[in-house]
Amino acid sequence: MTEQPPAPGSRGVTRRAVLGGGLLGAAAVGAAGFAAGRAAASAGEPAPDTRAAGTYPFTGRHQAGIVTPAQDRLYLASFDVTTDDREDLVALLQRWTTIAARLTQGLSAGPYGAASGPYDAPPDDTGEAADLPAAGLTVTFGFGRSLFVAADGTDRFGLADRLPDALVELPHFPADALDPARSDGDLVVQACADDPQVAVHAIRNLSRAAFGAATIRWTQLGYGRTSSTSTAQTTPRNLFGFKDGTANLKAEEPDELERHVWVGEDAAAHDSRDSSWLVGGTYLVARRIRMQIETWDRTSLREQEALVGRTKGEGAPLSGGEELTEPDFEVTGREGTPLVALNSHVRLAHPTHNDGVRMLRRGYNFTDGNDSLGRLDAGLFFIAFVRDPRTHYVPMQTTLSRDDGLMEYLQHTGSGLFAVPPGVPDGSLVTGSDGTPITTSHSPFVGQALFA
Ligand SMILES: C=CC1=C(C)c2cc3[nH]c(cc4nc(cc5[nH]c(cc1n2)c(C)c5CCC(=O)O)C(CCC(=O)O)=C4C)c(C)c3C=C
Ligand SMILES: [Fe+2]
Repeated sequence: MTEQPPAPGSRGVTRRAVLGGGLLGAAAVGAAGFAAGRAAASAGEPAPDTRAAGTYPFTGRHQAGIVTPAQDRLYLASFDVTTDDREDLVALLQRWTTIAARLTQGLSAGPYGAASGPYDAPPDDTGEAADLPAAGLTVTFGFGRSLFVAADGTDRFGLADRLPDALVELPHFPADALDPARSDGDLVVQACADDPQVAVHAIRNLSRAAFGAATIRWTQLGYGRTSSTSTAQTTPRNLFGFKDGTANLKAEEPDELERHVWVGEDAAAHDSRDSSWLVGGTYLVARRIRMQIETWDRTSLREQEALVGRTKGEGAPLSGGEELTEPDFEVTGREGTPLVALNSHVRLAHPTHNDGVRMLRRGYNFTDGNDSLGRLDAGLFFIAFVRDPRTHYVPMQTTLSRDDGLMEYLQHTGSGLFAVPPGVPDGSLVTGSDGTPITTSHSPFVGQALFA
């Protein structure tokens, strides 16, 4: 399906003013200098905290929302593709790409906006973000294994010979209690913003644009980031009350990102099928981890710190020093036992105990009501971006699930693994008469190389 751009002279009113015929609109939120500078940059580049500025570029070598400084809010949706027509799938990705490009720049989902289109048609934007700034919105797309091959082996869209080796079915880890209704999916859309209404508006409008082609399988709302992805950010806290994200990979470490996050030519060259379409992309691992916070809250401070391996106040390793001091796993206490305990989370997750592996964590706290015993259904929606889940996630999760003392308080209730294609190239978006992105039959889209 192809949307028509508004006719010349029609009321192409957008969520906010369109400036200079480009992909802007950011200046309208009151940070013109910063936004103008950022507009020339690409998605996926290190950037200062967005809070004041409002927009991140949508296009670039990598998709935004990965090394972008983690915003405060998340709304993530997994979709099942309902069409079996490859052209419908491509058209969906074209619509999604255009809408994401628009929304991330503070524009309405469609060229008319919520209140200015033809009176006898539904508005092309749902309207609840009409007066809100872009709030640092990023939209990141990924493809699940089931998009390539169905459970019965069917090649659904002629993509089976493009399935990357690393897009595996994750194994069952000890103590997994996964709910199929909160797991997997053909497509994933991660919307992050500093305003929850902006993130929800993005998913709602993308879901609306998927009508007839894909339906939502599960979603997760997250508040309160549990990681820093830039050295410019302070370290936040998770629902156990501990600083989380201290030793995370950061945007300011480009060499480490190449080593641990971005899929390189070398990976594609060694694959058994043609996965060159994923070069410059990554993998998104999602785990919904429920935390038994009522039990945790009755646990002594000594025990809490021992299980994490860091102090609760400053987040310093128990071997000594300050938050950013590297843990020393050899130091022992009076009884001759290591100060950073053998079953502590930090020891078991540290690169020295995982073949040097690091990951870019980008998780969020969640609270989804309560169970029948009055306990909060709360926890950490773990998201990590890695270059190969077989080396960078599965071994670490296997160790943690088996040996991590924290596991006594954790239950994994949802799971997903998605291949995240590279970004849409700068300057490739098709724009209408008002200079804003529109969908045509030749619009570029996220993951286009997969269908080439
Ligand atoms: C498989 C990977 C990981 C899962 C799942 C995971 C869950 C999880 N983590 C915390 C709390 C903390 N994690 C911390 C560090 C840390 N965690 C992982 C990996 C997983 N965590 C890594 C790779 C690291 C860094 C290790 C290092 O290099 O030192 C910390 C310490 C502070 C920090 O560095 O971020 C905390 C605290 C919870 C509560 C949780 C599940 C709910
Ligand atoms: Fe952790």
